[in-house]
Amino acid sequence: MTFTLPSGATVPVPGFGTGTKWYKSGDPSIDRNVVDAIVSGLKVGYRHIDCAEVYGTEAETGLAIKESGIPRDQIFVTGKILPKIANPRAALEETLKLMQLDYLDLYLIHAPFFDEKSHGISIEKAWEILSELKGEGKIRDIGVSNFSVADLERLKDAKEKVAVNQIEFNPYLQNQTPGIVDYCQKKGIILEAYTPLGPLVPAAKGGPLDPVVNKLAAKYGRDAGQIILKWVIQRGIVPITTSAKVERQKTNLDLDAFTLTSEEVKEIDEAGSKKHFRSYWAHKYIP
Ligand SMILES: NC(=O)C1=CN([C@@H]2O[C@H](COP(=O)(O)OP(=O)(O)OC[C@H]3O[C@@H](n4cnc5c(N)ncnc54)[C@H](O)[C@@H]3O)[C@@H](O)[C@H]2O)C=CC1
Ligand SMILES: O=CCc1c[nH]c2ccccc12
Repeated sequence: MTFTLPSGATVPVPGFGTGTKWYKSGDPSIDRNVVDAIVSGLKVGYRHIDCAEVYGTEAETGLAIKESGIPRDQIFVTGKILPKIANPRAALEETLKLMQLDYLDLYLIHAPFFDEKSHGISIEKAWEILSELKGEGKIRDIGVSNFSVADLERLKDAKEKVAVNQIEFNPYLQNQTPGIVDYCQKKGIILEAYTPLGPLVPAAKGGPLDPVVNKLAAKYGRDAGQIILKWVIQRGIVPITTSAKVERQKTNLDLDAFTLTSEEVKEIDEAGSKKHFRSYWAHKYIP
């Protein structure tokens, strides 16, 4: 399955995240462990790095890209803006400087939880400025993250189309907000799934998904993570995972040699629908 953006660029699947485990916002020192983990990810074959201003890992990401020796144009780099949304041009310049890059492949508004009052800018105005930056060639595609249908509707008449909406998505959270997957897929907005392996964390284990995933893992000779990631891809969504462990980096990437049947995809849909599990932003959304 390929995922093509309005610029014509293809999104490599899965993406390699630099948030969650390594979040160190406000600390400018270089974390060598993070650089090494990203270099390892690139060396085992990831070509899509997901970063954000708020993670504090932009410098590590840039350094890892340099150290990997992989040409810049072979790596798809995503950045995200927030909280420095009041001045998107300055935020992007800082991000590019920290990453030692002259363009981003994808730049996302990290969340819709801001307005004129809280951050000095509206979603519509921020989008207009991101569109200008895209026109100047500093960003290849622009998108959003954590947006609901109502948030996306605010941009429906904008000149630049929303290319991507990155949301939390897993079998226990098939609708981050009501109707979001159908809406994005009908409008041609590429969905990316963060925390796709949420059902495997101890807080979510023991639910109705486990027997289905374990059965399919045995059938295909794969692990539970691979089954869930393949399900995400077959639902037409780009998964993004994070791991410092080279073995897990490899297994999470090794998804091409098997395909779930449409009945198996449905079986995961149905088992997953019996439980709700969300890792992020629970206070912002109705369950
Ligand atoms: N746009 C947004 O608001 C957000 C974006 N992100 C991005 O998405 C990336 C991925 O997010 P994660 O939460 O790290 O997703 P993930 O799905 O890789 O990890 C979720 C949990 O599953 C565990 N795990 C991973 N592989 C496993 C396996 N094979 N078996 C058992 N457990 C496993 C991890 O240790 C982690 O606790 C982040 O690094 C960041 O780049 C993450 C959170 C929010
Ligand atoms: O990407 C991870 C979620 C996250 C953690 N802190 C912030 C601040 C602003 C937007 C998203 C996030």
